[in-house]
Amino acid sequence: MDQPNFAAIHAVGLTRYFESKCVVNNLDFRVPSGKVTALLGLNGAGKTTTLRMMMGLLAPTRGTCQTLGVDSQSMSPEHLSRIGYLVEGHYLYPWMKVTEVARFARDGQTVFDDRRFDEIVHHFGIMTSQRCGDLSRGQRAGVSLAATLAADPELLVLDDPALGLDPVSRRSLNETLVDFAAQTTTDDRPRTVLLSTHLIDDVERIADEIAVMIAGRLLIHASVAEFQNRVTRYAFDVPAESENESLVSQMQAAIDGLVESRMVGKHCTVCVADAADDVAEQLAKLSSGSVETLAASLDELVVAYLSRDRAEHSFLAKRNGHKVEEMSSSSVVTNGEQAR
Ligand SMILES: Nc1ncnc2c1ncn2[C@@H]1O[C@H](COP(=O)(O)OP(=O)(O)OP(=O)(O)O)[C@@H](O)[C@H]1O
Repeated sequence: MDQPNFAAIHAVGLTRYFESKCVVNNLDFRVPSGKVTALLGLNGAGKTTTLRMMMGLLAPTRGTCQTLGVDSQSMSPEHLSRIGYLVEGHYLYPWMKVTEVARFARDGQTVFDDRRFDEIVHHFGIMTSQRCGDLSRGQRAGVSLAATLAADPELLVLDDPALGLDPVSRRSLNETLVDFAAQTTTDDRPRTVLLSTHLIDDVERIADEIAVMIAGRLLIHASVAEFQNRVTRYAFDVPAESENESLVSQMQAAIDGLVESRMVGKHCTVCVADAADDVAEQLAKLSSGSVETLAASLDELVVAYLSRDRAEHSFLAKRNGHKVEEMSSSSVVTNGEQAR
């Protein structure tokens, strides 16, 4: 049995260049066993490249990654059979019937649960007699997911699985993932899910933890609840006579942990991480008015980070009392996990 704090994936200094461009930059990342972790980031942030290195499909330029305790670059077929990896796009042979997909997927797997395959396929409203070429994008996602989950993976890695799916297919996908992650494997190991996505609303429903990549670096890794608890939004009206730009500069100088400030006309909202007790007071002084503390959704908070105007602020590094010169994941992912 695994230790409770085992990291299902443990990347250390993972770095990848394409020619002279650094796409993944010195990533330290522990994906905790038994949890659902969502990897977020704008287009081109380096999520797919990271996942491909974790799956042993791409060699890192520097750094290492242990995937289920083995170097990702030297995983045996037996080890790989403990891992399910679903790539973007859900490619299936159009001429295959859904039953043939199951037969094809079963080949070479030590375990293949036909009942699970059928249940998931039905959950997506698909008949097994249908040809893949006749399926919608959401249904193709369902078949791909069914074939992957039927092999009973201990670690499931999904690259943007909800890309282009309608709300009903997305709900089926989310329900299937939550249900799958809640069960242990047939040999009683906890299941781990790592998925990259742009759909932050879904993340709130299915993920225990979020990790945010910006320009190849890991900026945040925290539980969803902790992230929400530690970032606060404030709103206030700016006096007509004050200059927006000068107010923003003053806030940047005065407010420690400022993630983002947005002015729409004379209305300002700001996001602050690990806000000091007197932030509302400071903002009130700067704006010479009253300041409201807002309840913010995960979506609003993550988007604030993704579009933030102070790139040097790193979320959890501050908690540990470190002065952060540039974003670094090394002090971010703690949570007490130990690599096996
Ligand atoms: N094989 C490659 N050769 C050259 N550049 C590449 C290659 N693969 C990816 N890149 C570049 O690396 C950067 C990161 O790409 P990646 O696909 O990892 O980002 P992503 O975060 O998954 O993006 P998205 O959310 O759009 O899927 C992009 O600028 C991309 O063009």
